[in-house]
Amino acid sequence: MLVRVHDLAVSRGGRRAIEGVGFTLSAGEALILRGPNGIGKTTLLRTVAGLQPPTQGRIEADPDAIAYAAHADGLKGALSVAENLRFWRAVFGGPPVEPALAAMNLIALAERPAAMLSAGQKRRLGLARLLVTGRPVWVLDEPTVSLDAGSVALFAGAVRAHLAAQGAALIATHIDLGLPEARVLDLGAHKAAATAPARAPASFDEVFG
Ligand SMILES: Nc1ncnc2c1ncn2[C@@H]1O[C@H](COP(=O)(O)OP(=O)(O)OP(=O)(O)O)[C@@H](O)[C@H]1O
Repeated sequence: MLVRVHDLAVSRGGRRAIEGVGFTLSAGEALILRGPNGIGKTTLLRTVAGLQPPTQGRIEADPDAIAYAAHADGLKGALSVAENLRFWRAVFGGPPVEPALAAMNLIALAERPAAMLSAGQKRRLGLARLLVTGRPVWVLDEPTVSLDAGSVALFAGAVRAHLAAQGAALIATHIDLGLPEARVLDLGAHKAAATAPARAPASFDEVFG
């Protein structure tokens, strides 16, 4: 078992968003999180990735097993595509960058500074980063935003290869990724009952951060 989540509740801006969430993720498995805007998918993923504490419940996972890819791609604009991947590979100690470049169709763009990439190309580089982390659990927040249909298919192929190599993936998405083997967890059923804020409203910075 790579991830076990038990009776989890998460909060954002001092308000409980979702509660009573439980699931497991084993090697070779993908779980897709669905639910309307604002239900708490991002908050749940951040909590599983260890970026914020749970409000209630338990997460059993090795933090060093998780690679988290969020909305912001976190690219270094002055570095080329290949240099970005080499940088992350050096940080994580994962596999070589060439297969990652190939998997996300980035070979022709390898020497281009990341700052000059289109939105979809940046997203492909952000996803190629997952491959050079060498980490088994991918936690992905809307990974296909800005991707064209061909790139969505590339991404689905990369996820499938990752699962075949005993990896796992937890993915929040609104679109059909073309991964029929993935289980689906609808968070709509876990919306927290409305409660008063647990503390003063979030600061301006937090709301827009
Ligand atoms: N920085 C913040 N400060 C205060 N409240 C926040 C903050 N970020 C998100 N929220 C609120 O927390 C709730 C859960 O947000 P979250 O981003 O987890 O939802 P989501 O399901 O990922 O939505 P989407 O599908 O739009 O990406 C929302 O009601 C949102 O308005």
